[in-house]
Amino acid sequence: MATRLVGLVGWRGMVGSVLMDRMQAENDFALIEPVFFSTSNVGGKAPAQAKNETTLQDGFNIDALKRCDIIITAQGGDYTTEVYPKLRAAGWNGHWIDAASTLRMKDDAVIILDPVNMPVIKNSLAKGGKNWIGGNCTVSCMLMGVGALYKAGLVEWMSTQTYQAASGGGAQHMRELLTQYGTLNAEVKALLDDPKSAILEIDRKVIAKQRSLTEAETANFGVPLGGSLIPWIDKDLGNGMSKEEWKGMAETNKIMGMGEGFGTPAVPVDGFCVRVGAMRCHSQALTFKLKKDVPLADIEQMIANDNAWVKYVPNTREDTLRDLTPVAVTGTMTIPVGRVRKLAMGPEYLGAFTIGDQLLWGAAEPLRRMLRILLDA
Ligand SMILES: NC(=O)C1=CN([C@@H]2O[C@H](COP(=O)(O)OP(=O)(O)OC[C@H]3O[C@@H](n4cnc5c(N)ncnc54)[C@H](OP(=O)(O)O)[C@@H]3O)[C@@H](O)[C@H]2O)C=CC1
Ligand SMILES: N[C@@H](CC(=O)OP(=O)(O)O)C(=O)O
Repeated sequence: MATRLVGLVGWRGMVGSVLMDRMQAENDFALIEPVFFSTSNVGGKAPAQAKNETTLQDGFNIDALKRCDIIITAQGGDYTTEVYPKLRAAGWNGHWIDAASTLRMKDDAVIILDPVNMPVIKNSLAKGGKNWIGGNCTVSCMLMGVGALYKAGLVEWMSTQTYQAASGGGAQHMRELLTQYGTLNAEVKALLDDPKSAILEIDRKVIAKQRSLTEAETANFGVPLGGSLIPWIDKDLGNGMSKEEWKGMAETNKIMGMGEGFGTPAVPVDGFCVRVGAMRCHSQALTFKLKKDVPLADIEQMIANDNAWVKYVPNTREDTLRDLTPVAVTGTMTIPVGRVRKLAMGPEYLGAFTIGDQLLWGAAEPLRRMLRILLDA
């Protein structure tokens, strides 16, 4: 088969850069003829991975996009909204792989997370599916960790309490968080340097500074995040739920091929999504009501053996501190699952804690793996 022309849009953004790194590391470029697109530097020089197509093409030029067999975009939802319908209307019949949420819940789109839902992907491929959309980062990281329990049909319901990193908002949010940390540190540096200074004096100065941060210093998050947290992520749906919380149930069920559209009852998933001052790892505490009492040792085996990236962390203080923190996980493909134990509510109630790098499994990795699936098909 001729080498496939693969258009890359959004390759220099934060998600796109992680995607490029992973594609490079896995030698994906050897298998494709990449065409790099830009929305700001048309005609500029394509990155080093370019082969024959060394000039940046216009990301809004439908004719240029139409040449591609496959398009991978991490350019964002506004771009998808503007370009995707025009491209299909122009008769393009290629594969669209997208990090943005825009098309996720469309009937003709599959949410891609192949270590978890390969059967759903294969089924759609066999029926001529062309739209492959990366899942919400929180949901994807969660299912990479505990998908085994869903695959086994054991989950009656699940509640999530998330601890989501600044990177989920984008690069500017990460910068804002670090700037706030720096501002707070500078405010009390002299007192910190003096071991005899009063901690309550330090605390008073920190809260006064947090409360007086300027609009510019909180432009992205809206309120201080450094030394605080924000229990609301994404839009207000007007029914007491944030959109990030809504995605938990909607996307988990769609990824697993359950619920409306699949002819099976949906598994209820609900909880609270909270932004914390971590950089790029989303963490979450999970409470499961299982359909039956399964011995803990069996649950451990199921989770540990589910895929090559999940890492079962024994429920000890030492193991938890070493392996189950955002600092330990950042930049790795590992999805640790720990703190697994039966809860006081009864033998069907299970607790677990899991973490994932939201730019890797949460965004970039499922996209490049879908490319490989298409190239192998
Ligand atoms: N951030 C996240 O955690 C997640 C994001 N996503 C999706 O991915 C999309 C992209 O997110 P993200 O990568 O964070 O967005 P970025 O803002 O980092 O990048 C998006 C685009 O902005 C343009 N851009 C403008 N200035 C710069 C600059 N200084 N450096 C790099 N790029 C620049 C680039 O387009 P050009 O080269 O054409 O100028 C780039 O492709 C999101 O909108 C979302 O839909 C999905 C999952 C998680
Ligand atoms: N909403 C996520 C990031 C994200 O991009 O989500 P989605 O892909 O569902 O829009 C967060 O803020 O942590």
